[in-house]
Amino acid sequence: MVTRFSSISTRKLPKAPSTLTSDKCMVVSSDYNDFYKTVKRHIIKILGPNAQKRHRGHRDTMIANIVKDFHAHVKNNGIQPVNFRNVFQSEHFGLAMKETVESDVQSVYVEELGRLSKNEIFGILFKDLVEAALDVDWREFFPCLKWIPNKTLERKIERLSSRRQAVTMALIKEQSKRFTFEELNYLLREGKELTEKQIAMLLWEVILMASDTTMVTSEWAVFELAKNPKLQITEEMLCELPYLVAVFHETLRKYTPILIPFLRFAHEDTEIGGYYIPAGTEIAINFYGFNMDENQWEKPEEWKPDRFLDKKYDRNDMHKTMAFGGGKRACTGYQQAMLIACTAIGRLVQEFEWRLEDGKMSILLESSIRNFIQCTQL
Ligand code: HEM
Repeated sequence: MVTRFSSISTRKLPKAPSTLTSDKCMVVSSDYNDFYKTVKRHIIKILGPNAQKRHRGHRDTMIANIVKDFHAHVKNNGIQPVNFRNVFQSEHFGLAMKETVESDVQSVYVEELGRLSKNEIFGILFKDLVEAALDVDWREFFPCLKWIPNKTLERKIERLSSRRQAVTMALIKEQSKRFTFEELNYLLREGKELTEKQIAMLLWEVILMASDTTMVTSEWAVFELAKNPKLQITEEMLCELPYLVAVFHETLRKYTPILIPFLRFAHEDTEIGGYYIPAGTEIAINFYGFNMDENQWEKPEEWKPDRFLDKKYDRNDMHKTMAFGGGKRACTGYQQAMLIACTAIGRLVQEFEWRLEDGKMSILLESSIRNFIQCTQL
C-alpha cells in the first residue's frame, strides 16, 4: 500500500491530479514494476498460505485470549456493555508483532527515544500514524494550489515517520540478534536488493495492516449481530461456513475498515465509464460510495448477509465489494483477515449472546458502537 508515509513508493505524482470516483477504476493500473514484484514476493512469504499455516498456533492463542477476556468481563461486570476494542486491540497488535519480529515484544530500546513500552510502540507504529493520515490537508481541496507548502503538516509527518522508522529498525535489530525467525531472517538474507529502510518499511506495513482492519470488521459484525439477534448464528449454522463468510463480506461491504481511498495512476490516456482520463492522472477509488450505491446493491443501507447466499449471486460476487482492492496490488493479508474474523465471530456467537443496550438501536459514529454492546454467556 502506498501511504503518505511510504518511502518505498515509486509513484510519480502528476502536476495537477484530478480525482474521480468510479467502480471501474481498477482497470487503471497501480504501479507494478520490478521493484513492486520483488516486494510483493517478500510480503507473500510473510503473509501467504505457508506463513498462515506456520502462524496457526498464534491465531489460536489470540482467539482463546479474546474469548477468555469476554468470559472474565461477563463474570466481573454482568451485562455491563463491553468495550470490544480494549479486548481486541492488544491481541491483534501482538499477533502482528509475532508475524513480523517473532514475539509479542513488551518493550524495546530505541537510541533516539529511550526504552519504550508495548503501548508506546503501538502508539508510534500505529495510532499516531493513522491519526495523521486522517489529518485534513487543505491543499487536497484545491489541487491547483498544491505547490504551496503546508509546513506544519509536513513537519508533523516527517517527525512521525522518522519515529516510526527508528522504532521498526530497533525492533529488527533487537529481534534478529535473538532468534532464528524464519520470516525476518528470510528478509534479511534474501531481501538483499532492498535497503534496510525498505525492509523496515515492509515489516511496518504488515504491522499496520494487521493491527486494525480485522478487528474493526469483527467489531462491526458483532454489532450487527447484536442489533439483529435473529440473524445470530446458531450452533447448527456454525458448520455452514458460507453463512459465516457471508457475514464477513456483508460487514466489509457496509463498513470498510479502509477509510482512505486507494489511488490508481493512469499511465496512458484512457477512457473509463464514459470519462476521458489523460495519462498522468491520479484516481481515487471510493469503495464506500460504490458499496452504498443503489444501482449496485439492493437496499444497500441494510446489513443482510443473505444477499451473498441468495441464488442470484454467485460466489465471486463477494469480491464485488472490492474490500481487499483488486489486481496485482490487492491485499496480501486477505486470507489472514478472513481466517481470524470468521473464527472470532464464530467463537463469539457460539459462546455468548450479543445484545445492544435498550434503546440504542441506531448509531452513526463508529466510536460509539463499543460502548453499548452487551454480552451474556450461553
Ligand atoms: C478486513 C481486513 C482487511 C481489509 C479490508 C484490507 C484491505 C486492503 C486494501 C483495500 C488494500 C489495497 C489494495 C489495492 O490497492 O488494490 C490492502 C493492501 C494490503 N493489505 Fe490488507 N486488508 C485487510 C487486512 C489485512 C491484514 C490482516 C494484513 C496483514 C496481516 C494486510 C496486509 C496488506 C498488505 C501488505 C497490503 C499491500 C499489498 C500491496 O501493495 O501489494 N491486510 N488491504
